[in-house]
Amino acid sequence: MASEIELIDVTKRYPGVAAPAVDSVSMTIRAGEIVVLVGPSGCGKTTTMRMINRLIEPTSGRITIDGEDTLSLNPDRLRRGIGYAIQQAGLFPHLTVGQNVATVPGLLGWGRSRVSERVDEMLDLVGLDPAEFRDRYPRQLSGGQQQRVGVARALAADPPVLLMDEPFGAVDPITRGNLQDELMRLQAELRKTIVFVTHDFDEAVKIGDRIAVLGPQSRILQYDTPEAILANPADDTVAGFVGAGASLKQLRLRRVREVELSRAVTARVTDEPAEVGRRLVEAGREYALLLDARNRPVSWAHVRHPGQPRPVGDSVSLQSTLQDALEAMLTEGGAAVVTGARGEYVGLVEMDAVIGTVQKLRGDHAEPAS
Ligand SMILES: Nc1ncnc2c1ncn2[C@@H]1O[C@H](COP(=O)(O)OP(=O)(O)OP(=O)(O)O)[C@@H](O)[C@H]1O
Repeated sequence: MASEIELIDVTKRYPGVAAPAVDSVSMTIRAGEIVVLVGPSGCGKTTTMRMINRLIEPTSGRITIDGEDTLSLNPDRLRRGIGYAIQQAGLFPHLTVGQNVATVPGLLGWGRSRVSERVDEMLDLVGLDPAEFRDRYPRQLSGGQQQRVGVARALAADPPVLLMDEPFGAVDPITRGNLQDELMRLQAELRKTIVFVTHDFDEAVKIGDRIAVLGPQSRILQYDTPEAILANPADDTVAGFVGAGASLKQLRLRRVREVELSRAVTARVTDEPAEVGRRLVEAGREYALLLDARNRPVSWAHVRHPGQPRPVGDSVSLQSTLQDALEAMLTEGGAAVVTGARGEYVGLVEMDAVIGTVQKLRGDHAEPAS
């Protein structure tokens, strides 16, 4: 279950501050999408997000969830229907992990056994063994584990909308990457409407279905898919935010299964080297890929010295990103070998396919001729 959120001319003025913190923002957040609000510090991301669950009251404008005006709802009821996860998890330190996760279901009056089942289900969902973690206190967890509990708590009452304010901001880069992967895995299953605030553009590209790049006072500089923003930033400010290496970043968004694979000349590791050499000459190719009896790639044989094959190093799968494929090409010094679920050879990714993909993305998102 997911909901559409609409912001209509939303403005927030803090008392005693002349300029509005958020100035007349309008945007539609589609049901079931992750929308990332990204922008420099102080531009109004948190203020914009918190107006959705009315932790901050808008000064003017309207916010609707599935067409219903949030200002017409009781704020406590509204907040119980919206999951909220923040940096450093914001767990109650004097409550156990289980009690933390049970907070909203408890407020909603769920029965004890239903709550207890739900707590275990949620801990499982975020990769924490309930038996081990349920009765611990937040201080007995690592930062990444606390963050997972924070997500479990936000999801406990199965809200259609989830607000996440820099939820992975306080953990090391590797844990952060894992938490991002897990959020994407969860979302593939749950399909919530998620509004996610970060100042890290790479995080936005990785997890966002759509990114809103915000300028001062939450002015929307560009609101589009990561692909479109990388291929065609709306202006110099957005381009600056995208940063160097936009084309390389695009390669992270594309999978090997999306490009046309090329075919290697193949032979068995047991084939006579001279025969392999002859086949290469006939095919006008330099290298043959030698496969074992189960079709798994083993080594590369060169046309001039087929008897001294070089082992295949990195290979990639159909699910790998084109960035992984490029990395494999650079280490292998040529095409990247693609293997299937059982490690069998399925094809090659060559440089031309990678270049072609980036060019196509540029073309797809080019400004229409005026
Ligand atoms: N309670 C408040 N009273 C007055 N001004 C505030 C208040 N809260 C925030 N502001 C101001 O409103 C602006 C937007 O703040 P907000 O926290 O929404 O930005 P942000 O983009 O989330 O920043 P960051 O990335 O640093 O968290 C800032 O200039 C901030 O100083």
